[in-house]
Amino acid sequence: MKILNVQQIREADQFTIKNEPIASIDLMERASGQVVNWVCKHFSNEHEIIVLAGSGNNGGDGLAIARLLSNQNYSVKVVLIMGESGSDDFEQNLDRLKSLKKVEILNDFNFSNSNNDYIFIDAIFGSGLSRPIEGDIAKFVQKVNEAKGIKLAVDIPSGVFADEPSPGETIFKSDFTLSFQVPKLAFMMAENQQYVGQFEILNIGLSEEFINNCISDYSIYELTKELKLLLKVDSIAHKGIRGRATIIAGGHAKMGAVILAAKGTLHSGIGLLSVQVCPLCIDIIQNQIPEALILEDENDYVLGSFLGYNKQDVLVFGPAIGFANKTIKLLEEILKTFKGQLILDADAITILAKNREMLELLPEGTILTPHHGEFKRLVGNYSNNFEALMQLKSFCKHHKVVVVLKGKFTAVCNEKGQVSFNTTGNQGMAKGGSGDLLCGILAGIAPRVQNPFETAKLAVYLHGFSGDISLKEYGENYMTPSTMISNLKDTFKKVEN
Ligand SMILES: NC(=O)C1=CN([C@@H]2O[C@H](COP(=O)(O)OP(=O)(O)OC[C@H]3O[C@@H](n4cnc5c(N)ncnc54)[C@H](OP(=O)(O)O)[C@@H]3O)[C@@H](O)[C@H]2O)[C@@H](O)CC1
Ligand SMILES: Nc1ncnc2c1ncn2[C@@H]1O[C@H](COP(=O)(O)OP(=O)(O)O)[C@@H](O)[C@H]1O
Ligand SMILES: [K+]
Repeated sequence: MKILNVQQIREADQFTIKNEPIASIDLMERASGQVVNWVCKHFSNEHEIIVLAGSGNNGGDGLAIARLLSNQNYSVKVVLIMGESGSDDFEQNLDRLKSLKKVEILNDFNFSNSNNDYIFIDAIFGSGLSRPIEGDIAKFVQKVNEAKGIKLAVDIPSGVFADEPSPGETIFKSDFTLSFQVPKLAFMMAENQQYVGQFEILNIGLSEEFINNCISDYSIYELTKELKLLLKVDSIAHKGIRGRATIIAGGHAKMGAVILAAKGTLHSGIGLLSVQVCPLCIDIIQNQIPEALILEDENDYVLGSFLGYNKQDVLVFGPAIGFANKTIKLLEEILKTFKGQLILDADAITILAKNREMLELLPEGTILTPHHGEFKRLVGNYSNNFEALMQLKSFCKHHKVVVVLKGKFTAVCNEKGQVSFNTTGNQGMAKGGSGDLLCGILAGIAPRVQNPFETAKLAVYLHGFSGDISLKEYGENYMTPSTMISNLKDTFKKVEN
């Protein structure tokens, strides 16, 4: 699903009005109708509806929504935040609402009586927001934020800028944001979560032709039939064609990371899995993962032996591996010689950040999987996710690599600076070991997907999906990377069918 900027959305709007053709007021009616359908589906008419309307087209939507909900027998009040004059479609909808004579139109609202059954619909500002909210409007928004009730934003929460950081101190805090046609980039920024809540994209019939022709670096990942087919195992398959993966991670007393990654790889369909281990740790792997072949390192406590990996399709290097000189040398050797798909995580990323000349050795198409702390070591500090995004794009373009920047809405970026956001996954995954499992899944599917960007997007999706199943089954506290491994079963079943 493509993410478009405000300018592109306006153009799509105008194109649709001209070419469908449809009058602007009727497009507003269609958009408002979709919001009303959503509300009717999710909330009964026992809820009291308070529509907060600005004077632009977002306010116009609000007034149409008020009328349509009233027609569905909801009790509705409208608060005109900025008076009675506004955009043409706003004024026309105000006339329609007044002639309905069923909806009380107020200039202010007494919040003291509000309770949890109230639904506040924010139609104050939409994509036309041009500056932070201040003065009386800010005071009003603060009162709504403090009031009891369900909060719902039309198109975008008032005060959130769609394409850039939102500098204002006062921003509407929604439980749900019902956005028109395409998601906004701001929804993908973790700092906006508190305002956006859960977002839903409503199809309002803007021209698909126009949207398909829009150029955008940003999209939300969606599983397609073609992607599912990539994971299909041929009925005459043998282990060789399902790929060979080696995991080089952990070290003495740090075997957890290896085990989680290795299980992830095995359960994601790899044909042959090898694990490089210190001699003292061989028993642990053989007990835990009997399927794994052992590559014995000659060092007792750290991993540092170059064992030649030329038969391997994919190599994971880094989780909990530490920073011993021998380990750094091993990574250097691998960067210089390995021809398959390389996946670098955790300590490998920190090694690159501290030994910057090694960054120039990164083979094209390497997948790096930093969380924000690790990514900042690579590119320097940033203060919001929009800045992080710019750094992400320039890093990937410069080094011709794929970076998986992990967090809420993990961003996967390729060497062209195209960014795909993932929407599976949840807060229960914020536990040590989640990232190790992701490395494992990446390695498990890479040989069959055969393209680093597609591999990364799909692995992140599957990882989050198993996290979502774990959340349902075990809850956000109990779930662990290990429960996610067992839930890979349902994840793959779902994808396979
Ligand atoms: N595109 C589509 O496909 C469709 C779009 N639709 C709807 O249209 C919405 C966009 O409408 P819109 O362009 O009229 O902008 P909107 O946000 O309502 O208000 C702008 C007004 O507010 C003012 N203003 C701005 N910031 C301010 C501030 N901080 N404090 C005070 N004032 C401020 C600004 O003033 P100005 O910046 O010009 O000084 C201007 O007067 C969109 O979100 C969606 O809901 C649907 O109906 C159908 C299909
Ligand atoms: N709040 C969250 N919502 C969604 N996904 C999350 C959240 N917190 C963490 N995750 C996911 O969990 C994983 C954590 O990875 P990482 O920090 O590397 O863990 P570790 O190194 O301890 O294994 C990432 O894939 C990240 O996207
Ligand atoms: K709004």
